[in-house]
Amino acid sequence: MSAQLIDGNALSRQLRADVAQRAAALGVRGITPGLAVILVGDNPASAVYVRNKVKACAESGLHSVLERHEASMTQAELLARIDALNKDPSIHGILVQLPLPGHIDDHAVIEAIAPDKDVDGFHVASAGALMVGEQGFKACTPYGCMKMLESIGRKDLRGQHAVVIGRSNIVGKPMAMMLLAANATVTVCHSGTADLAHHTREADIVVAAVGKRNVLTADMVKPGAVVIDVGMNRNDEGKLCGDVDFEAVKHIAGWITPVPGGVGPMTITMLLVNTIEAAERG
Ligand SMILES: Nc1nc(=O)c2c([nH]1)NC[C@@H]1CN(c3ccc(C(=O)N[C@@H](CCC(=O)O)C(=O)O)cc3)C=[N+]21
Repeated sequence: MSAQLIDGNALSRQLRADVAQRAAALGVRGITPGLAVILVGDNPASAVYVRNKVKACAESGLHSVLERHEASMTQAELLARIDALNKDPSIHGILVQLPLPGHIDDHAVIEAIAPDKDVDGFHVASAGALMVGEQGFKACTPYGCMKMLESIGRKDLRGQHAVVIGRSNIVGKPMAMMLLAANATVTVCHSGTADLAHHTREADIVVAAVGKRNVLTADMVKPGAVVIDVGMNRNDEGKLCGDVDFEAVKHIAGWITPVPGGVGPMTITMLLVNTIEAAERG
């Protein structure tokens, strides 16, 4: 292995210590930062993720309220809950776990969250703020990727070519905007890209956010490049793996993020950061 690991667990520990300090400082002023997490239905993966978020809150001194609802909950009922949480002064952040059951329109639900409590950064107001460089909550996964780059000294990306694979609203698109804001030259590749390897081979930084194993293989990586793996997939043995062929790419890349222990914990960390920020803004 020639690449160095970017350890999402270690970086999370550092950043969460800062969150805990800020939570304590708010406590002195009589404010307890509060996150509401809404889970609809019984998707087992969602239940695990949500439990991890609640646990992370507790460890950093944030108050969290987990609301579990039956899969049969109507959209109107969910919107009424969001309205109540929007008005609840003890709640600074609201997260509705995705995916939602098919009869509920994700978009309508996300847009119902007050932008100043949108700690996921999924609201159009948050996406728009990122696009035009105004203050707003940044989507947690790409925000975490930027912190990982910063942690290896890549804060100003002037002169560097970043290739993002994937164009989702929650990762690919905001990732491209954050890289652009950091002065990178950005290429966004997706299912309609003719020759993916042609682009990735030119990249100083590759972010793989497709949700499919082995999207990025060793022959597609420039020696020394930084490889960030956003994927969360299961291999044939049921083991968690990313979008990158880690075992081969680690010999070519200069830096690489593991799965698990990479972007996943950083996503939760940035949720805590956004929540503390929401509470500080008051
Ligand atoms: N409104 C909303 N916001 C989200 O941020 C959101 C969501 N819905 N729906 C689902 C995805 C997925 N997601 C993960 C977060 C952390 C890990 C994580 O911590 N992963 C660990 C491993 C966990 C395991 O072992 O399964 C790791 O990579 O080391 C994974 C996945 C947040 N999501």
